[in-house]
Amino acid sequence: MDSSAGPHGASGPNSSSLPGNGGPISLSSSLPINSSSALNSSPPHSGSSGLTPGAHAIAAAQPLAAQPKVDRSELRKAKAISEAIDKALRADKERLQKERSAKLLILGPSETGKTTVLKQLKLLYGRKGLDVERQTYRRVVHLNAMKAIQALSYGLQKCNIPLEKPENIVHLETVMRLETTLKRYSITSIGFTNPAIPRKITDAKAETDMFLDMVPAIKALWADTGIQECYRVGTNINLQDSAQYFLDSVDRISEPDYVPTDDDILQARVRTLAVSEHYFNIDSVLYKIYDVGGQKSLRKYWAPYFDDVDGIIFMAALSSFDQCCEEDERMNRMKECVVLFNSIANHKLFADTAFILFMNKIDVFQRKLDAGSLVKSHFSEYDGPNDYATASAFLHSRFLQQCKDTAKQIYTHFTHATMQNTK
Ligand SMILES: Nc1nc2c(ncn2[C@@H]2O[C@H](COP(=O)(O)OP(=O)(O)OP(=O)(O)O)[C@@H](O)[C@H]2O)c(=O)[nH]1
Ligand SMILES: [Mg+2]
Repeated sequence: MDSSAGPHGASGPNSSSLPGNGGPISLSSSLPINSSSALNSSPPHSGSSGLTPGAHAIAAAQPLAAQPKVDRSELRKAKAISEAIDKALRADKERLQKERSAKLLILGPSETGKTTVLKQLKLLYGRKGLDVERQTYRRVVHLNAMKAIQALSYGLQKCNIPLEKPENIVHLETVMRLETTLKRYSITSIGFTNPAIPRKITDAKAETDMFLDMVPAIKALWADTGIQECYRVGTNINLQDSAQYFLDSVDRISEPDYVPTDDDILQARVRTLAVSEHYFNIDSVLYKIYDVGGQKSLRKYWAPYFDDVDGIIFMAALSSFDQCCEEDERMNRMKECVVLFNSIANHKLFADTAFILFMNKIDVFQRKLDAGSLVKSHFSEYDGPNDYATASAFLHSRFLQQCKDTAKQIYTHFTHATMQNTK
């Protein structure tokens, strides 16, 4: 996972350093978190008399034989003192826990790579959890491959590109006939359920059988130069970024004993439908990390998590400069992302929150520039050359300009979130 960083420093906005090649992202070094004291350092309490733990301590200090007849006012006083001690102990424990933990939110529009960053963290710090989910990803991979070829098939019509081999029309029809079935098999968040959001019914065996039936059609279509042309020029055909990766791997992923690799998991696309909570212990600090669904209709679920946030990772896809929003075809994706960044960066609850901005999908961005997609066609105010360094700096500045507090630190990383880290 490439990254480069630079604070949007106290000297004013836009002072971030520009894209380059940095090391792997270290959350603990990116955030101002104190890690000097221990978690759960208060001793456990026990007892069944109804007295508070503090009262137990006081009672234990009184020699039994010397206790006079019960004086109710003295008892009340002792109880009040014990409660005060307990309150102080609790506050101290909470303070210690807070010092040793950090709450992070990963925010941003849909498909910017929020869940992918989380998967990277799991690969680095919670591999066990990912291994438990590995088999589930088999279905996701199969669905992703089917959806990719389907999007390209529809894209062919949208872009008015003919098939190279007319005999492939039969495969095109097979793929398109499966549209409603595929919709039914959409997978929602892996490993997390929010009772407020119904999960779609899924059937792993049916999905795999359907995929295996489709393999000949997928292979024939993907080899057709008409489909390849559609892949190259179709920017608004709703194609996931992992399309090529999975379509190139059809032989491997259709093996009977196929088990998804780490790369497959990073590339697999599962739309997040709710807010999911994850825990990571990194350098003795407990990170509570929240991954949210980025679709517009799901942003109403974010607000309840806005209290006591230590840091925000805001994800933007650099490659989205020439795409429109899924929910509104008239809206440019990156412009919509900038508007969202404005509302988050200037939110009153985040006045003292550390901010990390990930300008993600640099690989796709580079590929688009190489293929001739012009930044100027979507941002008319841009008059620089259509190269990576200048164009990415320009797009980055669109974000930094949004911060009303010019002293706010915004640490930027230019990332390729599907690239594996070597720790
Ligand atoms: N090529 C490339 N693909 C990426 C990159 N980052 C993420 N992806 C892919 O983009 C797709 C979407 O990524 P997700 O992490 O699911 O996006 P998200 O922001 O969680 O989306 P929602 O859950 O809908 O909010 C996945 O197929 C990822 O593998 C990247 O840097 N480069
Ligand atoms: Mg997600």
